Amino acid sequence: MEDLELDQVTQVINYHPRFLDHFLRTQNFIMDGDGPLPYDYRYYLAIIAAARHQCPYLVKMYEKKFINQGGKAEWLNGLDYIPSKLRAIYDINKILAHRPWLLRKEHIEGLTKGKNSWSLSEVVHAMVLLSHFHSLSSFVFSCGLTQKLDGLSSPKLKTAPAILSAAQQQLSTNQPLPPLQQQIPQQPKAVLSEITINNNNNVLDHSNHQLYNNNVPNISGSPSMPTDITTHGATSNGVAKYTPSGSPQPNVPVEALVERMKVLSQKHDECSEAELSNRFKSVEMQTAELPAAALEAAIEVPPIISHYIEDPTFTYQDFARRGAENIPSTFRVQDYSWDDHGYSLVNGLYSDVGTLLDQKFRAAYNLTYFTMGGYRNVDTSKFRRAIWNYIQCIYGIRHDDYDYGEVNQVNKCLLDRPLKMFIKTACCFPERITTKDYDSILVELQDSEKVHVNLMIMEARNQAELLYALREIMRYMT
Ligand SMILES: CC(C)C[C@H](N)C(=O)O
Repeated sequence: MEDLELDQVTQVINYHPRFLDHFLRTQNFIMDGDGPLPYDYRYYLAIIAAARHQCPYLVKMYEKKFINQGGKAEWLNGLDYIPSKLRAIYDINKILAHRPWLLRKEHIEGLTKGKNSWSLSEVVHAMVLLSHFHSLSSFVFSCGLTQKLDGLSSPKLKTAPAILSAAQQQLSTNQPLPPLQQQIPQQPKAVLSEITINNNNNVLDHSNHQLYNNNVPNISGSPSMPTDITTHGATSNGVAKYTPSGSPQPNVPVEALVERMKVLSQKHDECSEAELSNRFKSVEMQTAELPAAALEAAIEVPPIISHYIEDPTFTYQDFARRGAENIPSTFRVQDYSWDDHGYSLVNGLYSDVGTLLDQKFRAAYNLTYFTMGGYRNVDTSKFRRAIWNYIQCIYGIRHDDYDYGEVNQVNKCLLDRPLKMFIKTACCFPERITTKDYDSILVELQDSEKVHVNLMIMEARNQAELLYALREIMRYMT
């Protein structure tokens, strides 16, 4: 059963088999391969990481795995029932998930000193796991994947999200399976019928809603996620408490995007270092104003995972507020980058993982089919780079050689507002993603292309967290 559930995520990622290969290699290694942490710790870290983002889908999946590999059932009663050593890393889980810029070398020092202390290799293993599952929670929500859980979803919602059924169809028909994929068991239809659209902990009556076109794979490019439910934002009395997609915003047509990418790759805007820095700041500032952040309505934590969460009100904070608290807000990649620093530090402390992560990040960053909606032979690198850098900008990370004008400037920008809102919500408040949000972005693109965007969100976010984590480890070591 558990493997089949994992398969739901796997099958959606399998829209992009080249990436899936790297994803599974990494995930299998950090969960089951050689490494400093004991297995029960690894699985428990997956649970508390997913719980930080209120992702019952992953929490339940990893509870089962935790038990299957011999974990003590008592730990599943919550944070008060785990060994003090494991408990001691909770603060790092919380900070990494929501405000990684607050991490200090003192946090690491605190863990590695005294009774029940952690070795540095164990800390690195834990950080790799935590960031993996924070990011995977973003992916699960952004693709609308979840499972039917008692008290969490309407029993009437019993069909698979269209992107999953489309992915399945692709798997079972024309898609030649890569070697790794052949090892994955096919999922019986009965299990698929258990999957529901994620709808947080609100039970709504959807009987009047046409939810989604379950059996037809979407290959025409029209959006196929449910269009007329607002489950995430609605309370049980139907009052919306969170509507990130509030006023309708125009999408930039793909035709215009393709044209903009062409123009951008032909001419280079010569501009000063100060101007580049200003452009970064203005993207950050504008991001802070997007509604995903403005609403800090108390989100009710689903009771079935609340025992894994401490301090639920600690959430993402925008650049504007970070500035007010006098926190040095920009992380400059020229000072600490994955390629030059992070990669070798991880490899040194937890062998082989740096290489696996590196290949996974590259696979996500470079993945392309040279298509965009109905267009073929398009160089999409400008668009993909804009997405990647925008995600990291949300976490205050600046790529010094990048012109953030490509993200923001009027009539030139590659990311329109609905897409920026979606990205920000998926990264920072994934549990609030609505199907409306999914539908409002990139309406001319195929589902596989939207999943591609979601993969980039997952990986760019994963890397952002690791950059902060590893920089502090480096500071602690020197
Ligand atoms: C995210 C997508 C627009 C990516 C595009 N389909 C490509 O092949 O590069």
